[in-house]
Amino acid sequence: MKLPQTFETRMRELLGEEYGEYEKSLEEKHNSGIRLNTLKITPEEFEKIAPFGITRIPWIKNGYYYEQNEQPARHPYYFAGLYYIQEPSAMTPASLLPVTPGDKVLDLCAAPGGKSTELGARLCGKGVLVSNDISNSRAKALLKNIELFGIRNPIVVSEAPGKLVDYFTGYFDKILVDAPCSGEGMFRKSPAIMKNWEQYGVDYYNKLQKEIIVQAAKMLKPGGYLLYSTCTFSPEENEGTISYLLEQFPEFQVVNPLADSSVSYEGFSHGRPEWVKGREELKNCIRLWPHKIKGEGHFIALLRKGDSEDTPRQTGQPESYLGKAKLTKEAEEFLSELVIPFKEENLMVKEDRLYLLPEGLPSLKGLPSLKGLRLLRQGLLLGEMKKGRFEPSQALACALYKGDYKKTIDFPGDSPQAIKYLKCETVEGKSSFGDGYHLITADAYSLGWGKLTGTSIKNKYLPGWRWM
Ligand SMILES: C[S@@+](CC[C@H](N)C(=O)[O-])C[C@H]1O[C@@H](n2cnc3c(N)ncnc32)[C@H](O)[C@@H]1O
Repeated sequence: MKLPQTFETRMRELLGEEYGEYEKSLEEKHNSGIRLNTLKITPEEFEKIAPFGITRIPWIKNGYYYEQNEQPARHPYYFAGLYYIQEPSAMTPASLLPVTPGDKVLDLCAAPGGKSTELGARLCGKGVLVSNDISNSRAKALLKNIELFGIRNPIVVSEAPGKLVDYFTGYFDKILVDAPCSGEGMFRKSPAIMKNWEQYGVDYYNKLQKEIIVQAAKMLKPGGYLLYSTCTFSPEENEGTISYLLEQFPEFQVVNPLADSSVSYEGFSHGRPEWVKGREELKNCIRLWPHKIKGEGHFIALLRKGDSEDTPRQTGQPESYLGKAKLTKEAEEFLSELVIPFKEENLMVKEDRLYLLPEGLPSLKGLPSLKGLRLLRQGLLLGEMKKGRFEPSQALACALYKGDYKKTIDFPGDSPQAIKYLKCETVEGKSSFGDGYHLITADAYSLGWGKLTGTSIKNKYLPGWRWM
């Protein structure tokens, strides 16, 4: 592979004797993987039904390699949100942020959602996941992936990090910053990235990374964890950014993220403080190299915030988001059949759309509490109240996990009917519940809604998501 000359010279200097192995690895095939959605399926369950050949990724509990001739995006299980297609080393950052259900989590550079979907799955619907990306178009792809995964407690926003600080100072328990970077770890998978590298270079991204990480630091609670990651190798963008953060915020400490000994971390390398004349604690950072693991390469730093002077904002919750809006009779009937546990005071109506909000949102600027932010989604969209009827949303269908809803019409996962349904065509089906809305499932995993009349199912699958 022909590398940019300045990059090659630099890597030779940095890697010394190891450079030959690194260079050789670039001639090998890149690795492809899927990461399971643990909200919907366990690794043991998936291994029994996997429709293509998979092998476990040693350091990711719910991650698998698949062969490059497979097409995992062309199976109803993909449309059921059972897995996310992701480069194996890119699975590592979210797996090493110690998220527990109930946490308030921020993913600051989140699109298209490769890390947010895992963080959301680990929250198990409890707490809040705020997923942000400065690019509005990329944030739309992020929203789709969050909804497809069936995450019940999301806020999806598209803002500059500095603006979020006005709302969320000292608010989050855990923050992930998967920073924009020069992408040196992507050269093998997408050689076109080399052009971008030559055009912008390391310094452009490093400046951006420093700006972003400083804003992230302000939004973290004392005692909270911040995970910083990139898919590049340059010392400036990695240990360099972390050194900068440690200088600006002395209350931060770099900690060792590999506390979980049940997973094999063979092939992981430590951070290189000597490359930036930085502190010894930078050794706790992790470097993934394509010549040491079956993955493209990544950098990861986990930091803990100690005590600080920041005063967290008041994070009370308004009594009821419903305000003066009333639920229609049809919406009430539909909600009475839902198994999702929720409190009525967390329901919100906006322009006839009904949302279920995560608990514990900051109440800062009156109702709705996040007014002024470019929000793509606030909570789980349940459906729309139209004259005389309630239309459940695609997001709600995805957030109903196996066995969660009674009125279903199930097709075998590999059947033509499942694919016809996903192509938005009319399909035939039967139900003991009579006519009306049914959840259409593939091997009991939800795909979307259909309205049954006799034996004909009117297709309610979201047209923009259809199988092409
Ligand atoms: C490495 S990508 C994120 C990938 C994502 N975490 C995933 O796993 O799917 C970096 C993202 O940062 C976003 N970005 C660039 N500048 C930003 C900024 N100043 N604030 C927030 N996000 C930014 C880009 O739009 C891009 O989507």
